[in-house]
Amino acid sequence: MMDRNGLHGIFVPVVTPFGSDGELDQASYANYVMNLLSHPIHGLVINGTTGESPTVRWEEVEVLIRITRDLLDGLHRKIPVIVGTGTNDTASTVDRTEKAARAGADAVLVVVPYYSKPSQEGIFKHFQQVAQVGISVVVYEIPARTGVRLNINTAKRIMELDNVIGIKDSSDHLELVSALSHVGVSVLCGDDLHLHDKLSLGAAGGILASANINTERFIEVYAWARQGDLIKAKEAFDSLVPWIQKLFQESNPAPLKWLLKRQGFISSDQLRLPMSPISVELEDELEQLLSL
Ligand SMILES: O=C(O)C1=N[C@H](C(=O)O)C[C@H](O)C1
Repeated sequence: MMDRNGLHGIFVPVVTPFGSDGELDQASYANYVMNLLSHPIHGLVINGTTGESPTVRWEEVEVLIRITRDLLDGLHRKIPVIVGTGTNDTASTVDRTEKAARAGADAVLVVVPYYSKPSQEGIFKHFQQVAQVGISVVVYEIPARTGVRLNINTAKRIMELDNVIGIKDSSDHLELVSALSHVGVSVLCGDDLHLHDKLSLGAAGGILASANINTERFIEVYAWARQGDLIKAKEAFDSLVPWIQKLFQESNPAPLKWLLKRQGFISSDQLRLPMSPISVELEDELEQLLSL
């Protein structure tokens, strides 16, 4: 079980590699995660947005958890593994959360229920039921994808629930981090371009797709901010901005998968529909960035 103190630093949300047949590519996944673990990252997130959670089957998530656990055990490395279990159906989210706990997750990442547009009270009750499972819960606010926004008061109520240890804030505004980090809540930035802003306002770190690339530079940004040197943190962060912009120019994780394949970490940049490969224009722009 993780507690609030464990929820800090740079967490890398992993992609789910598929072969050209569209099936889970376990060998690529192991190779790619081994490389991530060569960096001093603070944690991993399986089956997040970057992991294409909408199209990954639960049995596949359990395979990813097992491979990740085996790699960590083999390296005698102890970093938290957070697993995405959120759906827009409370009962199925509770079921996945129970399964993730049994499969070896340290915490679960639970997205604000999307599509249905629940009331704030409905959102609160969703998290109340999930928190009763007993495993640590990280709330995931990403209004651009869910179509619903978590109000600050609702967020504060959810943060008071037993087992809720913090929030991943992928909103593109600063209100949530300002309101929550000042009352001792661990807020992880999930909106890569706002990393420096959110660290400056007290965020405890980030869950950042773009930290799959230039991983150590992201850790440097976090370390400077934690030491209170926001100028050094900004200098390091500025060098990451062109990468972040390109990685989000088309829907995450398509550009990231293309880059990971280009760098030899995974064997294919295959996505599952409706996600589709990046444009030829973006491929050229990424090649240019790689050549600098
Ligand atoms: O998978 C994640 O976790 C993240 N998802 C966000 C998104 O794809 O919109 C971005 C963030 O970097 C991490």
